[in-house]
Amino acid sequence: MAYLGEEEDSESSREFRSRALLAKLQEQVKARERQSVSDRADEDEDHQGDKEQKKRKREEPEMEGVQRKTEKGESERKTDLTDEVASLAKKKKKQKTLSTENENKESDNEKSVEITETKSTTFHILGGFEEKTVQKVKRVLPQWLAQPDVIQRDIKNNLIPISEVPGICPILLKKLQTNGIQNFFPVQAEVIPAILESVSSGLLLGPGGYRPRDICVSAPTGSGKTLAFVIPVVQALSMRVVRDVRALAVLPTKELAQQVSKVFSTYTEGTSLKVVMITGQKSFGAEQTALSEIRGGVSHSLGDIVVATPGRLVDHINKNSNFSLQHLRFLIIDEADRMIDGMHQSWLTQVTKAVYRSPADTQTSVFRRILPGPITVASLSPPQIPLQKLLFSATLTHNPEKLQLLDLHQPRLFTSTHSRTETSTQSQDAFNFPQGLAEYYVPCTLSKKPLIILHFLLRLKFSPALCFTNSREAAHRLYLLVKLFGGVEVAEFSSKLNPSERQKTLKDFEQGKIPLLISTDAAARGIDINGVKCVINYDAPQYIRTYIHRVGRTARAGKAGSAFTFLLEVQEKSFLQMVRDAGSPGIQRHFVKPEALRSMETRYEQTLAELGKVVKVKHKPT
Ligand SMILES: Nc1ncnc2c1ncn2[C@@H]1O[C@H](COP(=O)(O)OP(=O)(O)OP(=O)(O)O)[C@@H](O)[C@H]1O
Repeated sequence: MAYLGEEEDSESSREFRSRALLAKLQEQVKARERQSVSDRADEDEDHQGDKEQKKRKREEPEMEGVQRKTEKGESERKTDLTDEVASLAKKKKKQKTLSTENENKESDNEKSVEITETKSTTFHILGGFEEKTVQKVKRVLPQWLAQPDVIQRDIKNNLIPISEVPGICPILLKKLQTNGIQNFFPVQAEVIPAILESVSSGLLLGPGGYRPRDICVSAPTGSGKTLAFVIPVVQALSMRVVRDVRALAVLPTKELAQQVSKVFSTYTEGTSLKVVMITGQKSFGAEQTALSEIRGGVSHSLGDIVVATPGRLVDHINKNSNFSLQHLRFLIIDEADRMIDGMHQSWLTQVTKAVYRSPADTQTSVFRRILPGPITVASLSPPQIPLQKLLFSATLTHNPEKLQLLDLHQPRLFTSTHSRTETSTQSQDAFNFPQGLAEYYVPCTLSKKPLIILHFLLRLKFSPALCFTNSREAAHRLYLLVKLFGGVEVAEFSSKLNPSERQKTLKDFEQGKIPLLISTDAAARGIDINGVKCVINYDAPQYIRTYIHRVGRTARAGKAGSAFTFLLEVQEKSFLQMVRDAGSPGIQRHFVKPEALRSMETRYEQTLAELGKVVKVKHKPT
């Protein structure tokens, strides 16, 4: 923008511009004075004086200015900085005049300027310092974000028999049935054919010889996104001849990687495809051994599909010379919004480098890969294995600047949040909530929170319940308190536990051995625990995405579930606003009467005293 150049101007040129601006504005003021004199003369001559005409006349000095300016020669205009500055001032003023919201206010301002001007003969008030209401900038999304493929949110009423979704091979259909899947959920029915279509010309070529489009999927928690990529990727890779890493799924945590790895293993079972997980759960050496072996002095991949966490993935790219991504065809980024936020780890740059790293012997090979640029005849010849990115999230950002970080190629978006985001004037993204979710907020005080949890579990039998706190310490304190109170089996889940303890805890909770699991946000995202009836936000989450993922641990796969958020009085307004802005269908008030808690109060007081002793013993210096 030319205007930005001003910052780089020299001191003298700036001074010159200021003087020119001052001169021009003075000239305008004089013109206005002349105009008001002629207006009065006009009024004497012509007594019609209807509102429209007066308004036009008020605008006339500006119009005249424009006319005068157009009469000037082109060369004169180029050199005349005064005009340039004045035209900027005029543009600003014109915007001001056009603003309907401020029309009255502005005319008042103009009047007051005129009054001051007539009173003062020694100086002019130039104006332009008053506060203006600027019209909100409307967000204009790129077409792929503004016009996505829409996915139905209602799972139950939009089930599609698996045999009706085109392109799925009989072996996979059989496996799906064996795993109890007769129907596809809407996201699967839409996304599976789209990914399969991109490999319709084989793994080496995109459709029509072009690079396939990247795919982004934004669908509610528990809507079945995992199978939406597992099925087409497994089917596409089953055509491969030589084993190499052709699919890489990146997830933010070990637990999620394990979960996805398990689904891949289920659907590759009985085929020659192998899944390898690299998350740091095993030693680096053990992962190296699982990834590749040396035969005849040459390294051979032992995995077709690698499921990884970003940190460990980067370690292997940098330190394991036998780990190659040069044949990578699919890069799956699950929990994509979280992975974008974690981009400071630069894992994607490292992956891209590893994919397009060309050792000397591949220079003449058909498998040579160069970082794709604009599509030209030359760039299409010789063809190279395309890398296709598949992004999944329940809270995928619609912020083009953030998505830009992923360097997507002609992306195609599948989403169930279409109507709201397109028309939304809010800066915040709106998301869709699972159909079967009932949201409640519970007004409470700090001291009553533990009692309400006990009331929910012991009296109302809200279990299995997953309860979230905002810190490890809070989770631990609440865990101790509930345990000491007695009457309900409870466990805690946080990064304090080692991976195998975490796994066991989740298993016990899923099997119903523990009706109440108190967790940090370690279990908020992606974790698929069957049968969670109720989510309790003991501490209200700070961010909407955290809320959506937490409450999404219930009401999964089209089932019903409830989410309760404990709110202190000071939190109510802003929290409810945040949830509404995010597109919640409605959060209801659930008030717990003080009488309902009274019978537990004596025992609760005793428990608090016991807890004090336990905590003291724990913190006693040894
Ligand atoms: N077609 C289907 N029929 C029956 N159950 C299904 C089907 N597809 C997925 N599921 C089950 O639905 C549950 C949720 O699926 P999944 O974990 O893939 O959801 P998600 O969309 O990835 O959720 P999140 O955003 O929370 O990670 C899983 O238990 C899965 O086994």
